[in-house]
Amino acid sequence: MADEGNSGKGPVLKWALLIGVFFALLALSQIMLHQEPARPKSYSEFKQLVADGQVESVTFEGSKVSGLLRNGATAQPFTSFLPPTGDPDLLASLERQGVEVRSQPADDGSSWLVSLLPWLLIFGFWYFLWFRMSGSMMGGMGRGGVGDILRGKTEPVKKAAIPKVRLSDVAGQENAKAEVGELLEFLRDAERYQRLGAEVPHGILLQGPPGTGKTLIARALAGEAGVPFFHMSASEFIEMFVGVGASRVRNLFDAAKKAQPSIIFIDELDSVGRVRGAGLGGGHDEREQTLNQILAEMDGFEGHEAVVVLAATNRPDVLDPALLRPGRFDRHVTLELPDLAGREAILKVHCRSVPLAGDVDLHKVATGTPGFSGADLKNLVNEAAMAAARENLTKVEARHFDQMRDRIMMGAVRTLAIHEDERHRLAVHESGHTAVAYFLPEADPLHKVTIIPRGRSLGSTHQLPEIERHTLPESYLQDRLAVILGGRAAEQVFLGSVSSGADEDIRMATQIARSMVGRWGMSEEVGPVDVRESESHPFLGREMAQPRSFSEATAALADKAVKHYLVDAEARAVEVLKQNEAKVGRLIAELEERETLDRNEIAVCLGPKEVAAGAKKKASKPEAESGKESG
Ligand SMILES: Nc1ncnc2c1ncn2[C@@H]1O[C@H](COP(=O)(O)OP(=O)(O)OP(=O)(O)O)[C@@H](O)[C@H]1O
Ligand SMILES: [Zn+2]
Repeated sequence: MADEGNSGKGPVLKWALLIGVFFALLALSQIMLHQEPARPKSYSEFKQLVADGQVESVTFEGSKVSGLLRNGATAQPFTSFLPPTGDPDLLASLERQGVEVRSQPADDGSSWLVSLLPWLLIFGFWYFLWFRMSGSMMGGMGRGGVGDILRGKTEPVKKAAIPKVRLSDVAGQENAKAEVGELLEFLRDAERYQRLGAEVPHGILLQGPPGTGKTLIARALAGEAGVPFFHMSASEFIEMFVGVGASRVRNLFDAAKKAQPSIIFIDELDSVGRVRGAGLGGGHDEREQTLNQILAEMDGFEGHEAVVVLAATNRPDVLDPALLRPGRFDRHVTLELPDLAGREAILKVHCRSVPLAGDVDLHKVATGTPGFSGADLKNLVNEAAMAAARENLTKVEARHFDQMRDRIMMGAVRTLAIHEDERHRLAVHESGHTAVAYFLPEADPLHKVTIIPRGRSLGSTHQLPEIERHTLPESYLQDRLAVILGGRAAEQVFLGSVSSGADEDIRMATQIARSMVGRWGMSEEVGPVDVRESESHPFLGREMAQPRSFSEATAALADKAVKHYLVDAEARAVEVLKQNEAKVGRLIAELEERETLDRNEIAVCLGPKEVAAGAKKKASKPEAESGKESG
């Protein structure tokens, strides 16, 4: 429905409609302009008419008098003006004659606007018409103007150009590249396939977290194959009027079929592709229509069109199953957050045109950016280049990468008035994390420690994992817990009390301990039993509610085991700190004074690493990446 624009009723009807609307507007303006050809009367004439009982009603507006005359059956409008002195007798005589009297505030000039309104309407209409025509002259490909929107024909075709990106610009993501690359031959020489009657998959779903290069890989496929790339973000479909989304989809597919071989890319498929009927309240009609249209278009392929539809989503779990059926988006390609090697490769791609100083080691930058997506890394390179440019340098240096990494990870430096006592506690807390990390053998190496507030945290201790870990041994996790709880432990040892500053530390430590017990079967009490309470979503990191499948007794046992890990870790942290009290005291003083200490400065304060006696625990298991412990 609501889609005359595209149907074949022909231009005659459309023009008739437009001309009709124009005349209606013209007539309206006539009425508004000439509705009251009021005759001005002199004041004495007016008074006479009142005296003769010919006036039916009057309205006073400043010195202006207007009203209606009795004139047989029809009332006739008139206007007049009061004399500058006014007329004290007028009201009395009006009342005598039973004339209806109204009064209004003096004319404020708005009547001038009112009389202009019809002309504005006419002008607006012509403007609208003109825009619409220039839109259609460009074959509906250009920016279409208001008319196109109303007709549901807003340019669907944002970029039908052949992209310049190549698959070699996509770093890492080898699996995805290989899968998508299978279509290259087909797009390059569709006829060969068509001659043999081969049916090539039309729909590929790219799924993965934001910024992992879904759009990039789709563009690169088009660029590599040398075919036009039709890009559309699904969320755009539904922001307009009812029916527009569906017709945009149709136009997009039509244009792509005309230009075949070609690629259609639908970004954010989940915004229209959610399970139908699952919307809350109104407003999902448009979405469903759009979704239905996509399904219809996918079904409409006869198998031989050289059009490949790629869609991207980071919520594959919410998609309507109809979208995933054979013949639609039945091939799924998953893009992951890049690992260490992937990050280094991505950094290299984006540093191709950035002059780097000799001290920049991209491998090291990659090591320090666990969890960064391709988009984050691109952003990092750009920010570092901007920082160097601000300093008027010709090359980007390692410290720029460092600075910007911190900013991206932790947020911008915050100016925050911190009281001296609080600052001291902060230095103690961070020194605690740092010292425990320094002395415990399996903790990740330190990068730096700071008490400069950033983002949400007041201070932070940064560690850089030396290796990319895919499985986490129990002993490593135990050291990690001790490091995380080391801040609180230091407050206890050096200040004799704890504070709310360990809030995030406790949350993080508890989460790790829960996983150790509930997912990885590391505790002896519970054993190799799955007792996780909830499952975190693979992409969203969101906890999904799940029915519990174990007994209260097991739950209690698990709670006890979790607590055991935490208490044990804190005790070890306290022990390490007490053993090295003097050294840690030096670190605290130094940190308080200098605010930020790097790895070497930390080593100077803490002296040689002798393995602490408190570094004893049990033995081993699975996965994650570690970054920093924040204060
Ligand atoms: N593997 C990669 N190699 C090189 N650059 C990458 C890679 N992944 C992401 N990028 C960079 O990040 C930018 C953003 O990525 P892109 O828009 O393709 O991500 P996306 O997965 O589509 O994200 P979203 O889900 O947010 O739409 C790209 O333009 C590219 O410059
Ligand atoms: Zn902390």
